Amino acid sequence: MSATTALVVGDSASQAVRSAIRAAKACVGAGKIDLLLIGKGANSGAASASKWNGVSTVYYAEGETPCTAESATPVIRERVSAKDYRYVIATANSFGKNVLPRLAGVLGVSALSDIIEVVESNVFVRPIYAGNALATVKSNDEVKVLTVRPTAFEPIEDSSEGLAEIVKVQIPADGVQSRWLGQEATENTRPDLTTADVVIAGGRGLKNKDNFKMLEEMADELGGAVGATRAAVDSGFVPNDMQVGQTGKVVAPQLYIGIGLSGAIQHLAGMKDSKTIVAINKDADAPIFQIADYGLVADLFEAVPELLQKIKELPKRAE
Ligand SMILES: Cc1cc2nc3c(=O)[nH]c(=O)nc-3n(C[C@H](O)[C@H](O)[C@H](O)COP(=O)(O)OP(=O)(O)OC[C@H]3O[C@@H](n4cnc5c(N)ncnc54)[C@H](O)[C@@H]3O)c2cc1C
Repeated sequence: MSATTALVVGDSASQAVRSAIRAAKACVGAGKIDLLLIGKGANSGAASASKWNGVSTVYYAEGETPCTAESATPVIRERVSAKDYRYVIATANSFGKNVLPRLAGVLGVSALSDIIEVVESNVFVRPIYAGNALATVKSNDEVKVLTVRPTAFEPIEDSSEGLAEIVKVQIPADGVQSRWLGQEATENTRPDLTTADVVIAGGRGLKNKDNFKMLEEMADELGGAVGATRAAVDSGFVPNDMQVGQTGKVVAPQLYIGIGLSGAIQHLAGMKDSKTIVAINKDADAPIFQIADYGLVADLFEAVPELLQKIKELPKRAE
């Protein structure tokens, strides 16, 4: 059997993929870690990722469009056959959740999703029941196919010891029956919600789309991202890529401020690991106060403008 090696896969050189490299390190110890980036922009992503600590080789498969699960799977499978990796790891984001179950099916192994801890080389922890319980799972598969929660692993830093080798690989043109037609991505100049240090989240209590502007302003003052509850999304206040929770994104920022949201269990599943939780709600019995480090029982339409004013008066943080 070859030395323990891991292939981390992704569609961009993002912070979340840096976290997947950290998870790979926990799996392979001193073993080798390679990275494979697939789809549009993979080439430039590979140049950035070649500076990352602990990455031996960066493979990239440049495409004219972002990849689909169908086009990405043969590229990863070919690498796994060529290099005999013991682990294939991706972030539990839309790329990883889309591609890795298909890869696991093709390799005939189980996909282990949403890993938050590597206990041993074949033992992992993952949340179940919307984060209300943690399952410790053991995998006896030859190749372990894992998606990892980026908030659970510190992003890997840049290396001071030179660049990883960069190697181009091809996306097979044959046998792929689906193709990428287009996407309507939301324009966003704020940090990525899943890796932001500060998240300002709003709920149904905001009452309409316009009132979310207060939260956007606060996020911009603090260099953060804006999130929302499903009720706020379903009411049409914000797009659904801002949803935090069991069926939305998982966040664990240094500071989470929840405004006009009750703290339903499905919302908590996506933010309860935040380091400091602040809640503003006019109902003193709202469940969010049970997990908040700081709670303010107040009408948000009075409290938020006042808080925003105070934040603006703070000395600006150095970049
Ligand atoms: C299968 C399933 C999956 C789900 N997934 C998710 C998910 O991923 N994410 C998610 O968020 N939800 C999810 N939900 C929905 C979840 O159960 C709740 O319905 C939702 O989180 C409630 O959103 P909310 O807190 O904004 O609304 P509400 O529960 O209606 O709370 C609004 C809060 O605003 C406060 N408020 C109102 N006016 C003011 C004011 N002027 N000042 C201050 N406070 C005010 C109220 O006191 C209240 O506490 C899911 C549900 C199901 C069944």
